[in-house]
Amino acid sequence: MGRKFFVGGNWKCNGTADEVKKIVSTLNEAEVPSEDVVEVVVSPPFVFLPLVKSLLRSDFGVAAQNCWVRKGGAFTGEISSEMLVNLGIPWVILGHSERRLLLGESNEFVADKVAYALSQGLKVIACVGETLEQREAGKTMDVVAAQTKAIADKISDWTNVVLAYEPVWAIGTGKVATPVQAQEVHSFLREWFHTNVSPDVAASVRIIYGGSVTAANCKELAAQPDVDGFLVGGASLKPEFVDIIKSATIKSSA
Ligand SMILES: O=C(CO)COP(=O)(O)O
Repeated sequence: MGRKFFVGGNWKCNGTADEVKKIVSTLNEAEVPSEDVVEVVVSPPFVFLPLVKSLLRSDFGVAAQNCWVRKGGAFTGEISSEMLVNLGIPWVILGHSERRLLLGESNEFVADKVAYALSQGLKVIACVGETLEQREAGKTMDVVAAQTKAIADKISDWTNVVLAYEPVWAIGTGKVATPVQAQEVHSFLREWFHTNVSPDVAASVRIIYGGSVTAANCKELAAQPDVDGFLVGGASLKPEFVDIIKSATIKSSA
C-alpha cells in the first residue's frame, strides 16, 4: 500500500523576492531523505511561483495557494487552474481555513474548486479542520466529516488529493495538537473514507496534519499511524523546515 510521507510548506502571504531566493537556496542545499521516502511541495504566493519553480531543486514540487473555482475568464484578481497548468505548477492548496473563514469560502465552494482543479490535471492539497468553538462544542468530527463529504460528493477519484487536517485553533498559535488529538481525527477521517468512499481510498489517501508544526514537535506527530505528513506554515519559512522533512524517516524505519 505505502502512503508516501508528504511535507508541504505553505508560505502564505509572506516574503520578498530576495527572501524567497534565500529560502529556496536553503532547500536546494539541504540533505533530505530520497523522493522514495518523502514528497516535498512548497507553496509560495502566486507572484513568486515562476521564480520558485525556476530555482527550486527538481525533486521538490510547487503548489499554488488557491485558484479560481472554474474556467478562467472575467474574474478580476483570480488565477485559474488553466494558468497553473500552463506554468507547469502541479499542485494547488484549496480550502485553507484562512480562506474559509476570512473570505467566506463554503464547503460547497471549496469542493467545486477541488473538482475543477482535478479535472484540469492539478493535484490538490484539500484542507479541513474545526475552530476552537467547534472543538469545545464537541463538533470536531462532524465538522471535518462535512467538509470532506462536500468534496467526496463532487469527485470520484482521490488519487491526486492529499487531505490536510488543520485544526484552526492550532494554526499560527504555537498551540499544536497533541499527537493523540491528531491521530484521533486522522483515524476518524480514514474510517470515514472506509465507510463512505471505499476501503481502497481509505488505505491509500494521505492525511497530513497542519497547525504549529515545528522541528521540535514533528517527530512525535509523524510517529502516529494515520499521520502521513505535514502542512507547515510559519516553520516552512525557516531552515527548520528541513528537519520537518527529515521526520519522514520515522515512517520508513517503522
Ligand atoms: O496553516 C498552516 C499551514 O497551511 C499552519 O500554519 P502554522 O504552521 O504557521 O501554524
